[in-house]
Amino acid sequence: MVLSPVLGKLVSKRVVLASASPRRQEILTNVGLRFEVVPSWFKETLEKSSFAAPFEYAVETARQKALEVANRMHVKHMRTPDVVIGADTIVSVDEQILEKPVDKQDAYRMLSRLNGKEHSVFTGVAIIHCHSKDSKLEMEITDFYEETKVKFSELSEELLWEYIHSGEPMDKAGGYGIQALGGMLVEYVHGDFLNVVGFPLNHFCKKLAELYYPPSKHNVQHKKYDSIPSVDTFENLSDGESESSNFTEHKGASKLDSSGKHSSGGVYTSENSSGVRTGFTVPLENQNGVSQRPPEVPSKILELMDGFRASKALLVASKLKIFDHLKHKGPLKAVDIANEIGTSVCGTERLLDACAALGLLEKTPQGYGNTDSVNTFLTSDGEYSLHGYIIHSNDHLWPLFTNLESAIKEGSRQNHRAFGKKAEDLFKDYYHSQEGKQCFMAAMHSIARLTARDVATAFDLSRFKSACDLGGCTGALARELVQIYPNLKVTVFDLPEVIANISYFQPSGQHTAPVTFVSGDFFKDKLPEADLYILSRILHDWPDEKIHVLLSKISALCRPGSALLVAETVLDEQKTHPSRAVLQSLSITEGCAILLAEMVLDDEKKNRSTALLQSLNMLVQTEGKERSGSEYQALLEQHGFTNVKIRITGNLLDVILCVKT
Ligand SMILES: O=c1[nH]cc([C@@H]2O[C@H](COP(=O)(O)OP(=O)(O)OP(=O)(O)O)[C@@H](O)[C@H]2O)c(=O)[nH]1
Repeated sequence: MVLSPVLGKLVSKRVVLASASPRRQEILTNVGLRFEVVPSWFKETLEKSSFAAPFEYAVETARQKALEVANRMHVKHMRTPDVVIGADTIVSVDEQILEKPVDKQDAYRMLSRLNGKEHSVFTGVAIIHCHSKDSKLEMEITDFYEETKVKFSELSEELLWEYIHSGEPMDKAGGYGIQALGGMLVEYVHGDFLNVVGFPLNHFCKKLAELYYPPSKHNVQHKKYDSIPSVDTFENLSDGESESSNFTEHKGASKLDSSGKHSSGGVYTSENSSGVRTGFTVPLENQNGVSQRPPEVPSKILELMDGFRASKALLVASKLKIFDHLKHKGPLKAVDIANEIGTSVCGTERLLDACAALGLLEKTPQGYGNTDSVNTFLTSDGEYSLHGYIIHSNDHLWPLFTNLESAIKEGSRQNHRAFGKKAEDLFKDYYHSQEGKQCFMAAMHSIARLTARDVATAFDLSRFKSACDLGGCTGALARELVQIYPNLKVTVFDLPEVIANISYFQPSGQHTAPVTFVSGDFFKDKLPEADLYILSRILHDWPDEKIHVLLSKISALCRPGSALLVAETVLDEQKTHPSRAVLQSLSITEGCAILLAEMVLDDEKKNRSTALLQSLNMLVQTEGKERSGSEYQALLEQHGFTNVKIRITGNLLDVILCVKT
């Protein structure tokens, strides 16, 4: 293939497309380029009036998009890419720059401006070559732009509004997509069509050719500043040109440090579509000679700032059962999914693209498909599906968390604000409707399925003959216990409204040793007798006063040698993270035998924030909280439980075993 030597230069490189635009991804995928997509977080807010020409704005925005990604990947992931590609498409008409419309009125304003006239579409592109030297990021940046002229026919108001209502204009520069319905608005196109769609592929390939095969002196036939080889030059390229086949610094590339500053100062050049260099100055210093470049925002902060968007995208995609549809029918195009689930095409496409950018979906020319972990954890029928918990998060926790500020100010749960009703107790709230009950049970079931094995095996429980799982809900932990300890008889004790609904969660087909279900309220009713009591994710729901009621009831039933197993997320003493040192000193001073799972630092940090965010979660919805090892120990010892052992599992739940003496 004529172009393959050029793109072939990128084969062995880690190429990153710093763009969320599905069109750019498709254009580059279609020519066989392999790349990762890391959408840029750069906000397109450069002051337009500070640029002498529209293309300068597009080029600078493309540069900033690519620089942001290169820096973020280097700093955050220590995964320095080899090449980062950024692009920005704008429409220019009557000396105005049009970007993507913010709403339908804005789309109308844009399309009315374009109506019956010729306008220019500019796409600025930045190609950054990155190198990590002594863990510092060094970059060489090449940029260019392409201009295409497009003329719209005279269009009626009715047609414009019909087009706007199709939803197509919303994520497109100038408010139209020439590749789809918008093509019907267009009378002519002069120049590169793909440039209008979002990526000037032809100019990009020429630029790569120039970078990887710089013309030797004897075959330069172009005018002084035009170093772009003509297309037929590609045909003469071969990988045999080893001397010049790697990227070499050339006059079109400027060296940058990791902040994106040019080592040569603030002047850089850019090439227009005919290869003529134009220069302009980026003001780098204010009058006092102090750098005006703002400090770089750490990527962690940006990630947290926008984290709720990613969560909500995941929750909504699950709620709409997008992952289920893709599991059974994928890969599917956005329009097919939208038809299946009855949503807008434009909104669905954006959600799917966001999910692809978040690594949840794979996007190929055939459409969108689930990744393996989505099939395992996010589809509703998977054995270890988190779907139940995700729906609970979307329908209950999200509205509660939006009232976090009030919860912090008032120190109490926010059901009344989130759902407009007086807070009763936690479970009465969840169980007031059949739907609420099933949703909450599904949520608890999904967490129990994922943690049951680690909870059941944290300690050797084979000496016990009977166990009672108080608040054991669907029996997921109970079933794991009877499988691991065949001599153990397990009773699940839970509210009558829970027990009435367990059949939906019983495994079908496979034979498991029986689990007994008994209904009752563990605060009020008589508890079944057992030599091992289990409280999994129960104590964190309640304040100390209520815990004392429950523990004294259990304690009164226990004979010497009976035991209590508690499964919770255990915080360290400073409530920062499960720390080895703290837990080990506890083991000496308090007689706890503590065995710690080996956790890599990253996991430890993740567990730490998960546990502490879970504590906030308890604040917004319950009267309870997450507690530290010594807090649990103190509660348990007050009721005659001793020999408190804590196991940090590395899973969502840690396990505490204590014995009644
Ligand atoms: O005819 C068409 N014209 C333009 C487009 C699409 O419009 C957008 C332009 O927006 P931008 O360059 O800012 O890119 P984004 O989509 O926001 O992605 P980034 O992450 O790169 O900022 C672009 O998607 C074009 O493809 C079109 O589809 N048809």
